[in-house]
Amino acid sequence: MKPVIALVGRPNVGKSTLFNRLTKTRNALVADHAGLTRDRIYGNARHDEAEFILIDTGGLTVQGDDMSDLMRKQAELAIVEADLILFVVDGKTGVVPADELIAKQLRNVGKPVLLVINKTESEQKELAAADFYRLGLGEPEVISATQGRGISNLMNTLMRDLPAIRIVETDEEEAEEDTSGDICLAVVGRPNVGKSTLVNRLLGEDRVVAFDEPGTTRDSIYIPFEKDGTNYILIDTAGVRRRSKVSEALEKFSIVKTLQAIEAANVVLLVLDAHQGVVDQDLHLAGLIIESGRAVVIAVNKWDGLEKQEREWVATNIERRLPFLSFAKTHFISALHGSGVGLLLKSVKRAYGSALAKIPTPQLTRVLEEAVADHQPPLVNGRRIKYRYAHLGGKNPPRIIIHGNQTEATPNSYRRYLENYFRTALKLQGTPVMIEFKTSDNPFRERKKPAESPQEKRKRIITSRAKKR
Ligand SMILES: Nc1nc2c(ncn2[C@@H]2O[C@H](COP(=O)(O)OP(=O)(O)OP(=O)(O)O)[C@@H](O)[C@H]2O)c(=O)[nH]1
Ligand SMILES: Nc1nc2c(ncn2[C@@H]2O[C@H](COP(=O)(O)OP(=O)(O)OP(=O)(O)O)[C@@H](O)[C@H]2O)c(=O)[nH]1
Repeated sequence: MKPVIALVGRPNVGKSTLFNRLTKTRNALVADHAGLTRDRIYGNARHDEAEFILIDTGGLTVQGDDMSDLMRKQAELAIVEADLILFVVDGKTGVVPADELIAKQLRNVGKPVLLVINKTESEQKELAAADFYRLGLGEPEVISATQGRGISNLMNTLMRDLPAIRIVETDEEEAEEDTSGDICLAVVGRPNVGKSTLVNRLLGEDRVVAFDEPGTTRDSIYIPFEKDGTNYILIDTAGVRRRSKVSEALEKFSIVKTLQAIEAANVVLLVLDAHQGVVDQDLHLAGLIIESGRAVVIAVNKWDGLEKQEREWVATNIERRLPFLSFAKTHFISALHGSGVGLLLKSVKRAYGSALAKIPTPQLTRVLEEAVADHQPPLVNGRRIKYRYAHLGGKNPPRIIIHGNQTEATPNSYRRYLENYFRTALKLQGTPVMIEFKTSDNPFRERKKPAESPQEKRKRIITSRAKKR
C-alpha cells in the first residue's frame, strides 16, 4: 500500500506550490475533461524512484477560517493517517510564533516530522537553515518550491526516512503470475450514501457476521467472494466489518482510505445518494477515480420511494454534473430493498473485461484506419497528420498508442473523436480509454520498443500486488 505523507504549515508558506510540484505527473486523464474539479488536497506523487500519496492539509492551524468542518476534520485525520509529516516553513520570514506552535503540536503526534524550509532561492543553504534549528526538529531540508531547488535532496531524505515510498524492482516472472482473474472491486462513496448496506447486499447477510479483522482506520478490508462463477475481491471502504470498533462516522470515511482502495481496484463502484444528487464531495471522489484511470460503475442508491419527477431530476443532475464519467454504466438501485443490485455485478464484469481487454495491434490499426477514413485528421502547417498504426500500451485503463507523423499535433477534438471511435468499435464499456501519440520516422524501430516503460511496469506490479492482499 502506498505510504502517505502530509504537508503541514501555516498559510502562504508554499504548501500548494510544493504539492503541485510533487503531484503533477498524473494529469493526463484529468486535463482532458472540462468541468472536472481536480482535487487539489489529495494527490498521487511520483518522483523518479518514489511513489506516495500526498495530502495538503491547507488551513489546518488557522482559527476561524472558512474551511468547512468536514475538511478540517479530514485534515486532522490526514495527520493521523500520515506515515510522515512535512512541516513547511517560510525561509524569507524566518521563524514566526505560529511556526513554534505548530512545531509543538507536531512533536506530540508521534510521527516522523521533516522540516522543510521553502522560498530559499536567494539564500545560502546554511544561512537559511540557521534560524530554524530552534524548532527542535533536527536537520531541515532547504528548498525552493517555485524553482525546484532542493527537491531531489528532499526526495533522497524521504527515501531514507520512509523507505516504503521507494518503488520496488521485481522480476518478470512475478509480473506474469499476476493474472489471477479475480476482479478487484472497490465500493466508494461519501458518508451515508449506503455503502455498508450495499456491501452487505452484495455479500449476503450471513457472511457479514462471520468476518472480522483487526486493522487501522485507514486500511480497507479485502473480502473475496464468488458470484455466478466469477471471483471478486471486494474492497470495503465503509468498514462494515468494524462497526462495533469504530464508532465515529468520521473515522470510517477517509479520503486516504478511499484513494488506496481505488489504487488497488480494477473497477470502482461509485455510490451516490439519489435523495441528494451529485454534491461537491461526490465530484471530488469522481475526480480521484478519473485520475486513477480505473474502470467505473455508478450506483445511484436510495432509488426507492422517489416520485417520478424526483427521479428525472436525479438522472439529469448526474448527467450534467458527471459528464466525464459518461463512459460508466449507471444503475439506479435500492441497497435497502435489493432492487437493481443484481445487475450491478454484470456491469462490473463488463467494465473489467473492457479495461483489461487484450486487443491485438492489427485490430487496433484497422479501427484506426476506419476512423481516419470516416473523418480525416486536420492539416498542420499545410501537411496532414499521418497515423501509421496503433498498439496497446497498457491496460486498466487501455492505453492506445498511435504512431505516425506529426501525431503530437493532433488537436484535442480529434483525439476525443478517436477515443470515442475506438470505444464504440471495440465495444469498450465502463473504462476510460487513453490515447497517446508517438511520432516516429521508422515505425519498425518503434515497434521493437517495450510497450511499457520500466517504471510503468514496476507500478503495475506493485498495484497488482496490493490487490493480492
Ligand atoms: N519566492 C518563493 N515564493 C514561493 C515559493 N513557493 C511558493 N511561493 C509563493 O508563496 C505564495 C504562497 O504559496 P502557496 O503554495 O499558495 O502557499 P500555501 O502554503 O499553500 O498557502 P495556503 O494555501 O494559504 O495554505 C505564492 O505566491 C507562491 O508563489 C518559493 O519557493 N519561493
Ligand atoms: N431509503 C433507502 N435508504 C437506504 C438505502 N441504502 C441505505 N440506506 C440508509 O442510508 C443510511 C446510511 O447507510 P449506510 O449503508 O450506513 O451508508 P454508508 O455509506 O456505509 O455510510 P458510512 O458508513 O457512514 O460511510 C442508513 O440509514 C441506511 O438504512 C436505500 O437503498 N434506500
